[in-house]
Amino acid sequence: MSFLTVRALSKHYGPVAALDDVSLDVRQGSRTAIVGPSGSGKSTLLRIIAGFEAADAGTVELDNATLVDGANAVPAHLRGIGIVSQDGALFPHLSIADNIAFGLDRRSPDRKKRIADLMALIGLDLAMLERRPHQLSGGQQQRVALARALARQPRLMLLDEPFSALDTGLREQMRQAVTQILGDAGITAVLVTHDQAEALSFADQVALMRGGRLVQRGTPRDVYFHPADRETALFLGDALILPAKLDGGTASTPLGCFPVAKHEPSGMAQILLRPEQIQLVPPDSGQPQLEILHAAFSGANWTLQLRLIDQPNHPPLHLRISGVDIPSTGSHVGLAVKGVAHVLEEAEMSQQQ
Ligand SMILES: Nc1ncnc2c1ncn2[C@@H]1O[C@H](COP(=O)(O)OP(=O)(O)OP(=O)(O)O)[C@@H](O)[C@H]1O
Repeated sequence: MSFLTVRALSKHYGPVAALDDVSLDVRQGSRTAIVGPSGSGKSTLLRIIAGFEAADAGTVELDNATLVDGANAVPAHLRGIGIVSQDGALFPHLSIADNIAFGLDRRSPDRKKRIADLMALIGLDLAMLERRPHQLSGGQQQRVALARALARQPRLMLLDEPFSALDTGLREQMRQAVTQILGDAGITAVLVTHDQAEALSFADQVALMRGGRLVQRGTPRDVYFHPADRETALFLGDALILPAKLDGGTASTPLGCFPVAKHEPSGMAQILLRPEQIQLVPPDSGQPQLEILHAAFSGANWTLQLRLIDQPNHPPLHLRISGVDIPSTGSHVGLAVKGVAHVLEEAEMSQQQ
């Protein structure tokens, strides 16, 4: 059953449709990531749910109570919703203790204990309580922002790119910590991010936005391996997209024959392969041969530029794969595929990446 229910939400800024008929269901205790390119409407959706922005039309319900019905809206401070933004937005003139306590009742006898409990929850030393925000690192400040939002015991936590100002290592660490904290507290969370890896690893539901519309939602595996269209596929990660002739569960492509789901109808289509499905194999495997034109090393991955040997007019292919033993430039290789290739809906016959 849906805990947060968004129905037919629309919002225009002059001629710009920031949100166009967006509907979304979020289960209680779950984590949803709203992902999409810049300007796709993610923050507008979050701000309307939070109560910082008015909708033109549509409804938002939380736990069966109506928060938004067209232009009628419950004020933000009465919604029981916590929000953590990109910069944490801590009060610079207040100590860490006072920042966290901002959401607590001043007269509450267990105020000190609540602050200490929240500090323990976010993994910060009590010695930091008297510091000001600028005396903490970026990651520590984000933890305090989370504690301040948790202090109000929100029914729903909205996270608006909360990790984007942090560097890669810390970002991963914070994401895991926040996921754990929210999970332990059983708080329903909605994260807005333009980082697809963050969305896929944080959420149990991913909602993909483009041009003010919600174009797909599903589990991380669903949206990644079965994207609704080419744009979604490429937004969510690297992909090799190839023209194919489908017949009886096999796709014949310029790179060879690969399996697709048996129920796929015969005919011309485009298929999608994720890099993790692709293996370089020795060139005598019966598949078309490729020549490695260039191999660029970038740590965990290699980006290969490949040429189809018996199709000189075919544009070069780009493939990012991991591995320690990449054949050298000039070598000939074949491709093998693990699992099935995904068939994209569009019939358009353009080529790769
Ligand atoms: N206050 C505003 N006035 C006018 N236009 C706005 C306003 N807020 C947002 N927009 C426009 O609405 C569209 C959606 O913006 P929004 O901030 O929701 O996108 P976003 O997906 O969150 O982008 P980003 O990832 O860059 O933050 C954009 O075209 C943006 O320019």
